[in-house]
Amino acid sequence: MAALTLARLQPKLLAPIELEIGAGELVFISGPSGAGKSLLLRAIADLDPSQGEVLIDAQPRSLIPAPEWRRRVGLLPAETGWWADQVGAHFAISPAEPAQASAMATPAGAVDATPTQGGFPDEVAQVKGDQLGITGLARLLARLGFQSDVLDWDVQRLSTGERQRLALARLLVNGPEVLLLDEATANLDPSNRAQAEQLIDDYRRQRRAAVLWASHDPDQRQRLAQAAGGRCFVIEAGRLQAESPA
Ligand SMILES: Nc1ncnc2c1ncn2[C@@H]1O[C@H](COP(=O)(O)OP(=O)(O)OP(=O)(O)O)[C@@H](O)[C@H]1O
Repeated sequence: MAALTLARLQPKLLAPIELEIGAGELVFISGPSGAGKSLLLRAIADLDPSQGEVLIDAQPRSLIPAPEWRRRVGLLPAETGWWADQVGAHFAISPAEPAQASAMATPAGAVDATPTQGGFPDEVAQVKGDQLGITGLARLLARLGFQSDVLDWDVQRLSTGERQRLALARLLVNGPEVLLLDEATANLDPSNRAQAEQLIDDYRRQRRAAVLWASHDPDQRQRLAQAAGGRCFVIEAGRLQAESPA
């Protein structure tokens, strides 16, 4: 579980921001295209320089090594990055398990896509450091509508929505304490969007992760914030302010 605090954080082009997101809290940000939503998320993730401080559970970012910070504070970018030819190469696999993706393929229907009681922790409980047991990964992929043979696929063939769902899986298997989501479901059809929303919600509640989510979709913001008791902010003229109810 982790809370996220922005203490006069000043990303490029934005006024300093004071914001506290509690452990397990969902906060949306919106704003017109070019308002600075991605800049804010990137500044929190320490991918762009910024002024001010960010704290995770009261620990200042400035005292945490950058790789550790980026593991604990996970960013799902709007445009996902892929650095290897095959999907499976982007997932860290436990050396105790077969390294080849094909060994992870399960017969059609063999993956239990039904969350167990308590759901998500079973999947992340398989994570050892940065490494993941096969069962957990297969179940996570199944919850996003994939069979395990997706790990054998060439990245080149992935549709935009497949990239988005696989990038979400890649983010969650690392077990970040805070989620920064940049248009996490923008390219998904309603059914896949609902699956992704449910997975994110399970993760937030069960891991007590602070979630900061940039979304252009007013219905999504209102629906999910209301269900989770979350808050909505908007960036306008370089300032973050509470979003007025529609
Ligand atoms: N490295 C940079 N240097 C200068 N300006 C930048 C840089 N990166 C982004 N910008 C500009 O900052 C502004 C905010 O960009 P940002 O990507 O945060 O917008 P956004 O709110 O996420 O928009 P969208 O909803 O279209 O994704 C844009 O005008 C963009 O062109």
